[in-house]
Amino acid sequence: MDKIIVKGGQKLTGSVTIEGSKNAVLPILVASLLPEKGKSDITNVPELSDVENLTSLLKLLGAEVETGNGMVSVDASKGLNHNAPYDLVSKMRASMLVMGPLLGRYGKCTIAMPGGCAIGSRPIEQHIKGLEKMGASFSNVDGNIEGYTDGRLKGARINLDFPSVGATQNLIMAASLAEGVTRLENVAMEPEIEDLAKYINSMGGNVKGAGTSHIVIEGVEELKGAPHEVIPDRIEAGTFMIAGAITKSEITLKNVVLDHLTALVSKLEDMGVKFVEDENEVTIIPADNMKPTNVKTMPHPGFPTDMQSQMMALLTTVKGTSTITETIFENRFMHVAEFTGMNADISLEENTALIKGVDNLQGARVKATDLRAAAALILAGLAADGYTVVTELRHLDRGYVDFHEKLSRLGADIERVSDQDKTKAPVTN
Ligand SMILES: CC(=O)N[C@H]1[C@@H](OP(=O)(O)OP(=O)(O)OC[C@H]2O[C@@H](n3ccc(=O)[nH]c3=O)[C@H](O)[C@@H]2O)O[C@H](CO)[C@@H](O)[C@@H]1O
Ligand SMILES: C=C(OP(=O)(O)O)C(=O)O
Repeated sequence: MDKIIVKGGQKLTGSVTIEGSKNAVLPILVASLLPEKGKSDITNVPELSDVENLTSLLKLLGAEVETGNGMVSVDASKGLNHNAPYDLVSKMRASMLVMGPLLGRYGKCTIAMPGGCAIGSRPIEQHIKGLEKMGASFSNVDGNIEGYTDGRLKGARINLDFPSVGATQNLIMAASLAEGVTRLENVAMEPEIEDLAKYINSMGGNVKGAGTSHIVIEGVEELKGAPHEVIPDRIEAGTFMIAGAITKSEITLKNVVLDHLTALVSKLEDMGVKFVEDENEVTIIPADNMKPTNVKTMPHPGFPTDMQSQMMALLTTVKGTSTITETIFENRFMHVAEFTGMNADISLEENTALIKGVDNLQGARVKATDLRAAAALILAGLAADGYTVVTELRHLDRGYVDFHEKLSRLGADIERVSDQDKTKAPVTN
């Protein structure tokens, strides 16, 4: 098992290039199953374990997939089977999104139940209810969800109970091949939804309003594969913004869309951090005495839950009392116990964390409890006294490309070692 060892206290300097977005590329790769003709060359694809797992699923479903140099080419024109098995679905929730394309194209799908994930129970009733409105029926057979529709799905008017990102994506994909017009209300407005709609439209689809709470999709009979460049990863960018702020270092991020990060940027500005924007680059100018703040996670354009743990890492070092309220996932505070082990002062009251900034975090052995917590603990390690050892890196690898190498190139004292590597001396604080 690998671990990352960080020695805190180094200043960072220089620039880092942000990868293509994990949360945009996963639904886009799933949507590449929609066209009956042509292939899609998807570029700016990050090399992540989630992408590898998803391409394995696409291949298993019968698509021809080639990968290399930041590009994934998918050709689903030779036909697909419609069975997504447990071993792949259980690794990644985004596999649930194949329901929409398979039902849209073939009128049937069999998908293993995804199972609960550590950050919350993550049900999918919004996906199912929406697809039912479009004419699909579902049954649960031996732990699999089987979906079926007689003929094409039919356009429908659907109002989500909550602006679920995954449900919005699933329904857009299904509606793209449905008969007639689908009107989706109270949908997610994340930039990743806009990117999906842009790709579907470039394949000949007709999706209007993505990025707002009301999306109208006019179904077409057929889509044709098309090239698409994935948007930059706003969560990776946000994570490096916090790396600059927590180490009080000026660093530049390249390949960033600042408009996708307004909630985080404005919170950091309130705290005293400054940003200098230049085309698709941004330089973070840290503040010596940051102010505490209050954060509440919300659907986009609110503060992203995927930045909650990284923000918590920063707030543990900011003098005064801050709060973070998590409203999206009911169990996304598992990292609190790990931060506490690093001398952070955090108390929990229901879904709110009360954080009192300490003078010094202490390096400790900690374990990544989910993807963003992995990054957040490494960020805390950059600011802590002594060594921090972070384990359970399979979470980190789902969403960050070469995270320790990028930090190391910025000047952090950080390395990734395998337990098997006996040449490395044990770490003592
Ligand atoms: C691959 C991907 O893009 N993942 C992102 C996506 O996940 P994902 O698409 O799973 O997130 P959703 O927006 O669907 O879920 C948000 C909340 O709604 C609940 N819910 C969702 C669907 C449903 O049918 N019923 C229901 O109750 C979930 O349990 C959760 O509490 O959006 C989340 C919220 O911004 C991000 O944290 C994830 O990084
Ligand atoms: C929660 C996340 O992803 P997923 O929905 O793939 O688990 C995330 O990217 O932080």
